Amino acid sequence: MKIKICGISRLSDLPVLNKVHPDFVGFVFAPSKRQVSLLTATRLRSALEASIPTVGVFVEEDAAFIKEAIDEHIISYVQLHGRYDEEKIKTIKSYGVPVIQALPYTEKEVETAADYLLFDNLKPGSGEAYDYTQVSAKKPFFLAGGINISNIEDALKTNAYCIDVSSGVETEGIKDAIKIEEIVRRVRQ
Ligand SMILES: O=C(O)c1ccccc1NCC(=O)[C@H](O)[C@H](O)COP(=O)(O)O
Repeated sequence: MKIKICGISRLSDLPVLNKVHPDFVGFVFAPSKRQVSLLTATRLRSALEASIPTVGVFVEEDAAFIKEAIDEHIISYVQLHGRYDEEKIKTIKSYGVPVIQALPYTEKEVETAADYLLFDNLKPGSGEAYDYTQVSAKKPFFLAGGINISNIEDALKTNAYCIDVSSGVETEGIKDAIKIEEIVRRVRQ
């Protein structure tokens, strides 16, 4: 199973990421305590090892803004939260990147042009856990929402393509290098 570390916003988080090499790193462009600007994300992308793919996280963002982040080579995957919009998914795919459609875990798998689904908490990025074992889908999916080292075993029992962690690798709202290293190693055991 793969692992994505989401909500990276500080250059000081990069040494541990370059060391443990998660499968994906996420930048949140939506309003959030983890929100980054295009300029900050450009700096983070430059300091991150080139072979680690970056995911841009957006909530009902204009396609033009998303295209800018792709064209500037800041992100190579697009994660869409909020209202489901098939036309927008097709438009973003035409920019040449895979699209991840986020859904609340309470929803059933949808027919979608997106390449991946992402099942999340009702409040994305809140760190609140739920029963991961009830989630399954035919399409490859990311599993997100309150995953941490204490409940990772349940997440690993699912058929998720990738585990997605943000709050669970933070201490007092700041990314914690020890927690990042610990959870990446556990997923790869
Ligand atoms: O992380 C945020 O603050 C956020 C805000 C708005 C939309 C999406 C957001 N995060 C998306 C993610 O991929 C998170 O990593 C995922 O929801 C898991 O978060 P957590 O429950 O904190 O582990």
